[in-house]
Amino acid sequence: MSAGRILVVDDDAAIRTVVREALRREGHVVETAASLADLGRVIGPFRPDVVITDVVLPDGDGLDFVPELTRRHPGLPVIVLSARNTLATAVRATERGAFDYLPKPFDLDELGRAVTSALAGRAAPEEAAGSEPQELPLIGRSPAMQAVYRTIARVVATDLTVLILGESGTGKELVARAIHDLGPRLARPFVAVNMAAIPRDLIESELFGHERGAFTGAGMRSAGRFEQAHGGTLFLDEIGDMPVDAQTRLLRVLQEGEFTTVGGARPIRADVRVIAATNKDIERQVEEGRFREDLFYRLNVVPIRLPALRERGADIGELARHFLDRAAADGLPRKRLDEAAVARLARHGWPGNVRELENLMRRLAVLIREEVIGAAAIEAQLGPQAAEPGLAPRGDASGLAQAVEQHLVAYFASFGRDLPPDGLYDRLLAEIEAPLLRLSLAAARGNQIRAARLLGMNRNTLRKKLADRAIDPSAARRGGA
Ligand SMILES: Nc1ncnc2c1ncn2[C@@H]1O[C@H](COP(=O)(O)OP(=O)(O)OP(=O)(O)O)[C@@H](O)[C@H]1O
Repeated sequence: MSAGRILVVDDDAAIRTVVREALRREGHVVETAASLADLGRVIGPFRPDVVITDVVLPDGDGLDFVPELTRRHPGLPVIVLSARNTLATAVRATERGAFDYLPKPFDLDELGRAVTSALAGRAAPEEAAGSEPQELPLIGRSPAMQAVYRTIARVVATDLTVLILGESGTGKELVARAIHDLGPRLARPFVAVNMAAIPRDLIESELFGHERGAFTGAGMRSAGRFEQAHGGTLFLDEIGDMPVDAQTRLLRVLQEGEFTTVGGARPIRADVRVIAATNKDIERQVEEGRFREDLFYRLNVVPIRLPALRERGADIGELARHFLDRAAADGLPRKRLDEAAVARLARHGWPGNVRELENLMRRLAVLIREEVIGAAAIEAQLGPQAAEPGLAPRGDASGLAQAVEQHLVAYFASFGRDLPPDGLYDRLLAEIEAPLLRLSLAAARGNQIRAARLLGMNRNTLRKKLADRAIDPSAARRGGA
């Protein structure tokens, strides 16, 4: 490994010392600076090969200084360290032309590797002139997510094909959108297609469009998703569900950069950035011959593996609070979580990942009457009975019936050999009716006509029931149920 001259800029003396000693042990010559002014004084005489700088410095922003630094010292690689571990910082670092970005706390080995590749003169990431990126909806600062942010930051300015892998609900579509929104195609369309949701025999016409009369039922010419996404990004979700003949056609389009519509002859140029995603084990599908190996390699140019929520427990509190804020912004009652509640959330397995957490937070926002949600409320939702995997899959009312049945079993069991008090039927319906009305109203944002339709009852019946149960319908709109 080649040794170099490294200038470390950080206002924290402890960090300067740790980094200096670690790099000296690897044979580098190290100088340090505590501020931008210091950096300006030292850099001339020291002539570093690499600068490592913190972002927040007493006299300015180290990241904002990177373009100036590289203007004065062309080709000088700058490695940025930052404690603000958001996607926006990673992207800003790339945009300012930083050679690499390491979130704090960093690993000294990782820093050593970054210095080695900076010295080896590996091409720095492309510089993208651009405006300040907006803070993105990707929440979480765990190491696993930081690795994701760094990859996103590297690919936004390019047209490289990205393959996003991860369990259902881990945020694959959100990542695809972030890549689109941060890149030069922002002003052009982002078109998402879910391969699992299209009937097999319609996939090709859905993707590439068809000419008038191309097949039975093809009345008029129709533009496909590739055409709709022209100049923008095409997000192919659940790519593992694509039938093999459509895979062949997709591969050809990716290789040739043009396609023909079903029934058409004239090739159409495809100026589309493709991002694909799957929650399947696609490498296994390749091994089993269910997914074309050549297409896999063509899509897998830059893989992004999204961690399951259980692998990033450190993010759960921030995510949960974010979803409660969002629920409040949508007009649901504003709620907070206490620390014990967050600890209880962190112990859950989250088979449905971030989506499951988001749904739980929305549910709690309406179900819990107190302003602060405690561990007991979480336990009631995630407890041994509720946490049965697959108990209530999304939108499956039979799952709901099972959950209710389990509660009833527990209710009867709680009386031992005795029977519950008489009049159970009416009491039970009365118990269920109030939360059902409140939740439906909240889901319909306080719109009684919509809530009545959701419930499948007449609006006057709903109004009467609300009055009987003393439920204030405007509370769902105000968010103060
Ligand atoms: N890091 C994150 N920060 C904030 N919200 C997130 C994050 N990840 C996921 N979400 C939210 O979780 C939900 C599920 O995310 P998304 O639809 O992107 O998942 P997915 O992996 O594409 O799921 P599927 O495989 O089922 O299509 C969305 O509402 C999304 O906004």
